[in-house]
Amino acid sequence: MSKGGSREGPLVHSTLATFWALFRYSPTLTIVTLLAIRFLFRRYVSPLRRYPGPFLASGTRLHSAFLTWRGKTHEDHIALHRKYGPVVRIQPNQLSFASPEAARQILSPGKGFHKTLFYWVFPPYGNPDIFTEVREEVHATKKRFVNQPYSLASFQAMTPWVDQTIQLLCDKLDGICISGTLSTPLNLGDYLHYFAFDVLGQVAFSTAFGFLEQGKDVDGAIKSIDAVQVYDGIVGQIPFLDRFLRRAFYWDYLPWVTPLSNNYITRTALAQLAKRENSNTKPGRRDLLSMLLESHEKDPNKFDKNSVFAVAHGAIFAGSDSTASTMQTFMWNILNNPSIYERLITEIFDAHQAGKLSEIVAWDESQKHLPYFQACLKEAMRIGPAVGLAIYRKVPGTGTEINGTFIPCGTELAVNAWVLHRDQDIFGRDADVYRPERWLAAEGDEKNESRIKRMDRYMFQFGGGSHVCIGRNLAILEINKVLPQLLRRYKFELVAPGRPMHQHSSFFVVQEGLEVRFQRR
Ligand code: HEM
Repeated sequence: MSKGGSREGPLVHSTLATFWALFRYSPTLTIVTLLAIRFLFRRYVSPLRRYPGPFLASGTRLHSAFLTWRGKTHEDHIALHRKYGPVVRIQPNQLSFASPEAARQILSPGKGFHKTLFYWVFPPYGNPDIFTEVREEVHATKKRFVNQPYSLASFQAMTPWVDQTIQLLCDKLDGICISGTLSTPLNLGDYLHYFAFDVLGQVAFSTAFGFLEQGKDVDGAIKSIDAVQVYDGIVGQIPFLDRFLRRAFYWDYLPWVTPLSNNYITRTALAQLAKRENSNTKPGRRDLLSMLLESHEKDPNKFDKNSVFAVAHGAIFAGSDSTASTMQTFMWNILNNPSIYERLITEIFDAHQAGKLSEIVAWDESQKHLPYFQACLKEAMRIGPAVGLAIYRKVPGTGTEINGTFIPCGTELAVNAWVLHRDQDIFGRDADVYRPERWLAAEGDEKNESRIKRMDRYMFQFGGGSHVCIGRNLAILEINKVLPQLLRRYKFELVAPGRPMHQHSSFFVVQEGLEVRFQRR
């Protein structure tokens, strides 16, 4: 033992003795003192101490848990960056970046920035899906098996089931509006939500969940998924707590808890899997589940049955609120801007009258013949991306340099698309405004074309790198079909123009209040 060591012995001993005496005198005071010391240590001794941010955030993760609980992180993170600058310390060991260039670096594949334990909190436990898997090598293996089922070609092959769901949505809306007059107020947001869920039911399990058919949130499934998401978002800020909460053996026995396995979506998915396992006949069509089962058969050890279920089931969770939120943002913004709405409707009708749109709009027709629609959609995904919380990665190895400064190994990095998409250098000085025209360039206008290419490079609505949204092909396909279809078929009016939707983000931005009156054109 060194000389220093021999002096430390009595010092440690007397410090412990002091704490023991204090503890015996007042346990509460001792715990408060220890927490205060821990707070001050994190705030002032950490290498991140030079970064600005809220006082509480620098010493405790309860601050970001509180912000997530409030459900306004999409606004709070913008406000934090406007107050403190491009890099903000939002947790003792976490920095948020506002620069789109920094975000590209953090998300780019092969640089070793892996997902943090935030994702570990999201179910299912024991067998994470593509989204929740935090072990990068395992994620890469699983992804090899799911790439083909998730390809654009696979989803295109499922177009008839998307069309069938669009038809069902239109039938429902037709039934609500009386011909020639505007309907009574309808929560269109709910119907877009039901649509997104039913498409996923068809695509993943060849079964509509019945939300549209029944015109309601069957068995409170959507509500309960949103509640699970609130838990994930908040506890994800302090992941170890999950061990004492949802992962604890007593959790499912608590009177106010409905086990996730009892959710209507999960029950339906399990029933479909059981049906496939118990019958020798394959379903008449190839859905996500059957393609994943084919992947499993190729290498049952590397991609087992539990993974098949986790991935197919995970698609519903990852793809429903996200797609619904994007469609709601689009509708709210175009309906709130009469000149944009007019221009969009004119474009759709011109294309329709020129015979360029099928009876149910095809996604490539929409891409080719509706450039203003594409601009409106892109702008909706820019101004109101569906993920309202940050996405998180960890600094690898010996540390890294971002934005010209060194960040130590193990630091968590956060990027929020709501912040990134308001960068005025990339998106223009009016980046806070919904203006689809920023995405348009006249033919041969090279200057504007390269400006648009640059904006495209810095869009993060689907994340980026090796974890870029794997379901984006499906989302883009269905949105490109259903929205022009609705706009061509109905005339919409907001019940309360200018009234913002209520937005709550614990991961996805869940929105309420897209109330419209509408009639058949
Ligand atoms: C407009 C709709 C959608 C948006 C805006 C969206 C957004 C995102 C974002 C931002 C990520 C990255 C999250 C992160 O890195 O932390 C992500 C990942 C993911 N999304 Fe989507 N998503 C959408 C639709 C879908 C759909 C329809 C599906 C499934 C069919 C899906 C499945 C997934 C999966 C599995 C991941 C994890 C990918 C990985 O980590 O490798 N998403 N999504």
